[in-house]
Amino acid sequence: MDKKIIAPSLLAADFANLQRDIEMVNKSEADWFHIDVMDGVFVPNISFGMPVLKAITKHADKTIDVHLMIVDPDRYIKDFAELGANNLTVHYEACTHLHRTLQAIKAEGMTAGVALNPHTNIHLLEDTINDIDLVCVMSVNPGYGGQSFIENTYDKVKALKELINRKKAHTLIEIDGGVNAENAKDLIDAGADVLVAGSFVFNSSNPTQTIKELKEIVG
Ligand SMILES: O=C(CO)[C@H](O)[C@H](O)COP(=O)(O)O
Repeated sequence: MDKKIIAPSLLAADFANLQRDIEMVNKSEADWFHIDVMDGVFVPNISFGMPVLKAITKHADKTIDVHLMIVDPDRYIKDFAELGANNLTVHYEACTHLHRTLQAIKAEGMTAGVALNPHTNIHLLEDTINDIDLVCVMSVNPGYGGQSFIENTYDKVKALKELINRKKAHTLIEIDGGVNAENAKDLIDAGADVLVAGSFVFNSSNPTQTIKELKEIVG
């Protein structure tokens, strides 16, 4: 895949001015919206539930990439399809029957992603990689924005890329956590296709310009 994707994470948006921030992303060079759903069980934080997600998807007019950091995600697959999610990512660590979950996501017309916590080895996807549209490599421990990037991510991305190529899969590699202008190019060079950026975008003085800067860096 040639086109590299920048996906601002709304977790870092200003919720007092959410519609303004969504419109900013709509008009920017960003490719996707990244939406983190946290349940306070799988991760030690709660983000937003269905009413807020409904308000977000009403205004967001780019590809909607939903990252579920929740236990038992199968319960909500249909709800996210109805909300307009284009990609639905579940955590490897939260799925007892990962293959079944992936099929259920696709049956609802979405692409299916699998996120890996920093401690989870990419080789656990050997038997499912051809069924996965996107692997989200967590480069922080999930739960909070604004954390420091884990350097081991580069080796992990390279190993995952090798697995994807060896299996002749068409899986995108997404990086989530601590992405900024300093590591973006190295991540793309390691094999990443999609960069999620929260704090780096929304905490900057000019988020539109920051998105543009990331796009220019990744090419
Ligand atoms: O999934 C996440 C944390 O669990 C977020 O997407 C992450 O918050 C990205 O934000 P930042 O760029 O601030 O690290």
